[in-house]
Amino acid sequence: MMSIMAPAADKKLTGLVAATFTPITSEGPIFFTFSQNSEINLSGIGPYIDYLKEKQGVNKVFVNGTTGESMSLSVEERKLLAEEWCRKAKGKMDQVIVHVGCLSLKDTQELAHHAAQIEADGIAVIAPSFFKPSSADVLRTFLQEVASAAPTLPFYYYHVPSVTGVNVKVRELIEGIEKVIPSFRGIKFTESDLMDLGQCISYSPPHWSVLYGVDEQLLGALAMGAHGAVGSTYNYVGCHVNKLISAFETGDLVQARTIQFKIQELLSFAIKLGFDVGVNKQLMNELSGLDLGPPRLPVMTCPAARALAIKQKYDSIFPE
Ligand SMILES: CC(=O)N[C@H](C=O)[C@@H](O)[C@H](O)[C@H](O)CO
Ligand SMILES: CC(=O)C(=O)O
Repeated sequence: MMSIMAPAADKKLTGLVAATFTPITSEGPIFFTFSQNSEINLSGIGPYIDYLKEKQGVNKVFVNGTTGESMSLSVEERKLLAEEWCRKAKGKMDQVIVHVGCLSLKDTQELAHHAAQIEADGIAVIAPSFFKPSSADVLRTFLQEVASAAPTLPFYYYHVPSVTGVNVKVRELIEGIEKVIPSFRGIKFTESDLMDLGQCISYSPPHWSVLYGVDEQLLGALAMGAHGAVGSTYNYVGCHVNKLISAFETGDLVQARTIQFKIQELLSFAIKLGFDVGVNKQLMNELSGLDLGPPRLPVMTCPAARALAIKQKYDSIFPE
């Protein structure tokens, strides 16, 4: 059995991290775009890990996040998923980060404690978004309460104001944070504010990681000093973005831009068609050949033609 006290691997999180989709059963009647049956499908996780490793060269995952529809899952479902991701990733993935944020502090603490029990490599937490923290100080206190339920696990704040509506400057939030959260190890920064990003990076001690989450403009964040990236599109453009990062690291900005511009072309095409988690998930099904099923309501199942049109765009941008 796994023990709660097992020391968590505390290696700096860098490079590409795929924010995973949650496999859901696609059985049962589907009327129009409404799935009538929506159960998590744990058997989809093993093949998904093999695909990321072999086809995308991605060895790190961020599970039960936005892309994984965590806020539409029950606490019990999130535990089962996190456990299966950790079990199947053993010996295959370098790191599994489990997002544990919920609207309720109690549920968040329960998931944080569970992540330690299953020996996840770290936890991430979004700001609660129904009752929102009124200031950076309040948010820091909320995060401190969560971290205290899993004090041995590397802890990351997941900044995603477009979804949470919580617009605190991250630089303000992290002021002195290690004094109250000794396990604090960094930020997953999903916002286009490169000024706040830069200030976070310049404030960060060497053992923290600042990971960028707007896939459309990763290169700008790398120039600012981001240590890596967490994103939904790395599920299917990870192999190309690995090349973007290598080109950036060797100083080949022409090549890095060429790849970034291709990704921008793909995503601007997708965004014009309406690019939500449902479309993204169906695009992943089409590109990977995996069957991750439909999303769960209120996210709608993507009409097949829409995902196919984006897949065709992908094939024209990235031929072979
Ligand atoms: C709001 C959101 O979920 N952002 C994702 C990661 O944080 C990104 O990976 C986007 O899905 C991606 O940049 C496409 O817009
Ligand atoms: C992109 C990301 O980090 C998420 O889906 O949570």
